[in-house]
Amino acid sequence: PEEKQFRKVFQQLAGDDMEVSPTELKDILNKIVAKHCDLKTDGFSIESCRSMVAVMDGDSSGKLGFHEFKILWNNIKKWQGIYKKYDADRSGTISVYELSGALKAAGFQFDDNLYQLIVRRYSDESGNMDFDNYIAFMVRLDAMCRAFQTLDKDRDGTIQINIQEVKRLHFLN
Ligand SMILES: O=C(O)[C@@H](S)Cc1ccc(I)cc1
Ligand SMILES: [Ca+2]
Ligand SMILES: [Ca+2]
Ligand SMILES: [Ca+2]
Repeated sequence: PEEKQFRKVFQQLAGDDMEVSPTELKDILNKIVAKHCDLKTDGFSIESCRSMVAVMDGDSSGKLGFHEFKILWNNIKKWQGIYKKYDADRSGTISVYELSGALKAAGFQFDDNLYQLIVRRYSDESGNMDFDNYIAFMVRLDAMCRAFQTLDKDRDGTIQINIQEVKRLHFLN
């Protein structure tokens, strides 16, 4: 039932090529986020949607097929729940003080000086991260962690990586 419903939504969204392009992703995300007054955003940009498609595009089709989209969608639903839960002051954004709790809840640990870098890269001058920036960050963070796990075959927490793989990771973002 749930899957059937979801497939119908996907079909509407994907159009006749049955794949979701960055533009189609941008349109659906902005349409839905507009209905959530507790998720502040200046809008998902085409650039961040291109980046999200690139990291989720397992078969390099340049767009998101049903399964690629489903994984992204479920992740966004999970991460929006965390965003709302940790937006303690209901500002609609995640402040420096709310960020560590939200990231821990999403399964990511950072030492303090790294939080400074994250805030500088994804938050505004008052240190507040809006929803689209948060999602763009979580998608990339999750992709990097998955890439690391794939490369860390013996799961000893270290990886051997050559320049080709570095390029792939870099350009995949
Ligand atoms: O599915 C929904 O509309 C809610 S429950 C979760 C959600 C909220 C915001 C976005 I953008 C995407 C999904
Ligand atoms: Ca694809
Ligand atoms: Ca807040
Ligand atoms: Ca933004």
